[in-house]
Amino acid sequence: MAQPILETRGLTIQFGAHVAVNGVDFTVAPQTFTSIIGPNGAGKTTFFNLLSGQLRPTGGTVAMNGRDITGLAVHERTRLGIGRSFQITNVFPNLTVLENVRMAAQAVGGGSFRLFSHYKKFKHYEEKARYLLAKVHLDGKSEQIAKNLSHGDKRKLEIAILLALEPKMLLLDEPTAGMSLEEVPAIIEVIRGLKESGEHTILLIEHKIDMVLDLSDQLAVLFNGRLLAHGTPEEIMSNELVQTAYLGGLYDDAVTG
Ligand SMILES: Nc1ncnc2c1ncn2[C@@H]1O[C@H](COP(=O)(O)OP(=O)(O)OP(=O)(O)O)[C@@H](O)[C@H]1O
Repeated sequence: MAQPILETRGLTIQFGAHVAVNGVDFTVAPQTFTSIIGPNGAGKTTFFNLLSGQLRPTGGTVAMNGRDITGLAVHERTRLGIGRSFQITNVFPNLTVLENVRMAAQAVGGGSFRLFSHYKKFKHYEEKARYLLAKVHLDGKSEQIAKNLSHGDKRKLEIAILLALEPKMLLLDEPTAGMSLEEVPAIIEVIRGLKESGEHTILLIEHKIDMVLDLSDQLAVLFNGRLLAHGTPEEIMSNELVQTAYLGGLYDDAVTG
């Protein structure tokens, strides 16, 4: 395959006696959609934290486009194009939807906007924000105050804010978490749109297996911190080790262990 956009070698993090991510060798090809699945406590969010720089590994490396980024801070990885969403929404509640995204675009573009001479730039960022809001299907709600949005719409807003950072790689951590069932299809369509735009490499942590099978080119299964399997959805669904892990007693060990 082409040079991976992301590669981990022996990636490990230990908290006291507990090894939350254990010797993970993992590669992601550019412009692909990979879902990371596994039982609660398997290490999925911790793995994302190691990719985005929120956590430093106790062993192993992370490389992006062949460059070792293991020692880089979160903001440096963001600049290289790693954009990460969280399980909790992270927006300015008292600003409008448009203002939230415009400020993020502005932050990336740099500069302050106190001077009238910057009006043109301000307009540019506002247009960019409107474009991004259309991508997440929030264009009809740009003037609403963010705190008044439904949970599902807040998630869309969070994705628009993330897109303003112009990420090459999107790390989406359970984007449907806490959503009502009726809200789920809309967020799936937003994510499908991002995939079909061909502009991003996407990593998704998600428990909803239908959604994962629908969207993913590749699945990676984490189990007790180890990468149990990595392949196409068909390969993973017919993988005996995966079936045993999910269906057998190992699952309980993972939850309680
Ligand atoms: N900062 C930390 N200190 C100690 N233990 C931690 C820390 N972060 C995570 N862990 C432990 O690492 C393990 C993996 O947690 P993690 O949140 O990555 O799992 P997960 O697969 O994302 O689970 P879920 O699907 O429930 O979100 C858990 O046992 C957790 O308690």
